[in-house]
Amino acid sequence: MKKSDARAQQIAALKAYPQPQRDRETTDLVKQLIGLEAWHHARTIATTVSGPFEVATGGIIAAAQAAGKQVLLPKVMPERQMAFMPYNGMTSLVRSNFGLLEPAYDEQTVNNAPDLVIVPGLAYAMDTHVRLGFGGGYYDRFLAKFHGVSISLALPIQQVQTAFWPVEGFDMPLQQILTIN
Ligand SMILES: Nc1nc2c(c(=O)[nH]1)N(C=O)[C@@H](CNc1ccc(C(=O)N[C@@H](CCC(=O)O)C(=O)O)cc1)CN2
Ligand SMILES: Nc1ncnc2c1ncn2[C@@H]1O[C@H](COP(=O)(O)OP(=O)(O)OP(=O)(O)O)[C@@H](O)[C@H]1O
Repeated sequence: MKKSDARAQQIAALKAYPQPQRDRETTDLVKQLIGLEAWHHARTIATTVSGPFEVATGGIIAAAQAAGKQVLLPKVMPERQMAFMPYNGMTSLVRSNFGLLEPAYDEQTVNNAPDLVIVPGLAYAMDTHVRLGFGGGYYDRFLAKFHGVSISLALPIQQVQTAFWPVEGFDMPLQQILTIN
């Protein structure tokens, strides 16, 4: 299956996923995340502001803040780069052309070296740890130069044994994928 078709299929499945089940599973995944050594050791955590059908990141942001960790969020930059900016509350976020909420860019506070990055995605292959994203290649570019810990949270419909989309040389495997037991 073409990558674009795989994306469309996953987006449709995520949109159709029942909300109560999604909420329960998201809570479970966040609980797993905050039990990890990597979470405890991380002082700075990069995540995203989730869109309507993505795994909700609100619980991650709240847990990080409650634990005194700095939350970093991506701002999309030219040439498919991301700048990770400290999160200062929902009111400081701006909607991008793509429809995602983003922090404003400030060169004084960019931090592209978080201790832990929570990587968003549409599907994850359990055998090779590759992911299917939205197609911008933002995280592949970022992870190619990243030295910290990378983790994704996968709902059951995002979890596949083997990639059913073409995997390419630039696709960066994740260190860890959390799933519902
Ligand atoms: N919540 C959330 N934030 C995120 C991501 C994500 O997956 N989820 N990203 C994960 O990467 C980055 C943003 N990803 C993006 C991916 C595609 C396009 C985009 O403009 N797509 C165009 C066409 C692309 C093209 O022409 O090649 C479009 O679909 O209209 C924008 C942002 C950073 N923030
Ligand atoms: N390290 C890289 N250097 C240059 N180009 C890259 C790199 N990684 C990915 N790309 C380019 O980005 C494009 C999109 O990649 P891909 O389809 O894997 O995105 P994705 O992982 O689904 O998206 P995202 O990471 O934004 O969620 C590809 O066409 C590829 O050419």
